[in-house]
Amino acid sequence: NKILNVPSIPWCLPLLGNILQLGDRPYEKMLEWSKKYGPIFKVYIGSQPVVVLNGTDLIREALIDNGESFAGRPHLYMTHATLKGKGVISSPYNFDLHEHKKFLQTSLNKFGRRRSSLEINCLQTIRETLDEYRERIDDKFEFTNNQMKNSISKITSQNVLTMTFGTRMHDKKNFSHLMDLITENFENTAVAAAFNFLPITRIFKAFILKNVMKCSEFLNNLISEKMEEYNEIIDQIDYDDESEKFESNIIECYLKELMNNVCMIDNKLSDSFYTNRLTPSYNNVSRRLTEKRRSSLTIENLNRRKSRYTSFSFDHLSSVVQDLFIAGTETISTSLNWAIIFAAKYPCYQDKLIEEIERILGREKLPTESDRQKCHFVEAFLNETMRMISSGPILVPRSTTKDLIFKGYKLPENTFVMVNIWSCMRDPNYWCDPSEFKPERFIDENGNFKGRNPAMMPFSVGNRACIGESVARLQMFLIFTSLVQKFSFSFANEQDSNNEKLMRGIPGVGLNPPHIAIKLKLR
Ligand code: HEM
Repeated sequence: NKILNVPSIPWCLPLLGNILQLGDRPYEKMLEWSKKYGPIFKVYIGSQPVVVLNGTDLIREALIDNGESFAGRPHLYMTHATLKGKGVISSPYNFDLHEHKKFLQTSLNKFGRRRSSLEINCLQTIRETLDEYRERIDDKFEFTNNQMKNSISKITSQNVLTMTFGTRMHDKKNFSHLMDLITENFENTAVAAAFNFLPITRIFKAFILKNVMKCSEFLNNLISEKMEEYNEIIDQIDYDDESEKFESNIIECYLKELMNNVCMIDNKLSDSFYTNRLTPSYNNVSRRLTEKRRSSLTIENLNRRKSRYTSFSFDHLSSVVQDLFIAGTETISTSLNWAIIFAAKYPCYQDKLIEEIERILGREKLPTESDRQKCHFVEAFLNETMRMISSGPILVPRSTTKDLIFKGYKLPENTFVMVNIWSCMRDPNYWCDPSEFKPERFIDENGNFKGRNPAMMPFSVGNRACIGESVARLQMFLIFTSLVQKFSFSFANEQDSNNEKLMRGIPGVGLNPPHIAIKLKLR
């Protein structure tokens, strides 16, 4: 054990380490331990030593001031089996990651900006959802939190589909199959976390891997259909054209960069050829596109074609698309599901929400991005929801990218690090009454939204921060405002409202809302 002088938790069990003490809410236990042992300490999860970071000041110092040193991802057993360290989320901190984050950030900004395809698509799906609710509404119209989350996930998944493929999925059966696969993928990821720490659990690997692969195969088939379309139009593409022609979705943008990527001709060409994605159609079409690119290159255009991204490959493309579905659907629907639960729990805040929404939008007009700056209380309410539940209370695992001395402790390269972001959202140095739900903490004396608090980092900060923050915030605003404008929410079972244990949620990959029923009433 080379993590030399970081304080440890006094005792741990052989094989299990501190797993039993950490329990099913490790972020709460870590916060408790930080008060006793200091903000940085070491635990054993199984036989894996893990350095835990707590508290706003320490976490900001690590993720911002020492951003590069803490920007690695440990080699996680399952994600490496499926994503192979490609794409973004599970990628080690390297040049490929840097290029892919830059590319995605630019693309998401493009599709997420005002009156964009994202907004138009999102509003269209919201309209359909509202109609569906209206059709079912009667005095007993209740939703379990799972049904509520599923119906919001449908909106967020159609949004990711539009940004990625340029169109929603209209076939209901196919779409509901995709939704099931995404949910299963999430559940399996939680189970697969054990593979990293308890090697014995790897006897289930084949079973879990088969399930996870179903989702990636489904997505690969969708990508290969899109690549076939691209193959048809490829002769019309002028790579010197700087306009956004043939760039109406992420796949098109990616392929345009990839096909223009002359730096890959020699040694790296094999990389784009090589795919191990277990989908024959994906492999076939990527092979054909690679051939086409090779034959289209001449001495003249070789010099003209400038490559902006040199690391792009078909393997990366497949992982990037999976990343978007993993990171961009359930995260938003979980946060919104919580927002609805808080609206039901606090009718006084629900009244304030509706007062603001009616004042700014009236009863009929659906919200748009430009209304966001005016809806200060809605913004405050959504931020307070994210603060309270911090849907990923511990960040995606990090690792150190080099040997370093941090706060006097020696951390060698590849130290496994867990960042307890929950401790920032509950940090009494930055929040008054941190465990109380108080949206007004985000409102200044003039009634305007004030977002700036260094401890508020639901999307993380620094080199591995979320790239979907702006599209996530836009969708949250559009969906939540539309729902509150049309319906009031209350607990179907009134006792649930005072059940503090229920309100702590159910831990999983994120912090899931409790199993309760919500009653909807048309306003
Ligand atoms: C409410 C919604 C969301 C929340 C709370 C959220 C939060 C986070 C957090 C905490 C991380 C981990 C960063 C770290 O390790 O420091 C992350 C990473 C990431 N998120 Fe999000 N996210 C949301 C929505 C989205 C959306 C909509 C997208 C894309 C469409 C997205 C794409 C990503 C990607 C690609 C990463 C990996 C970044 C990296 O490894 O460098 N997220 N997100």
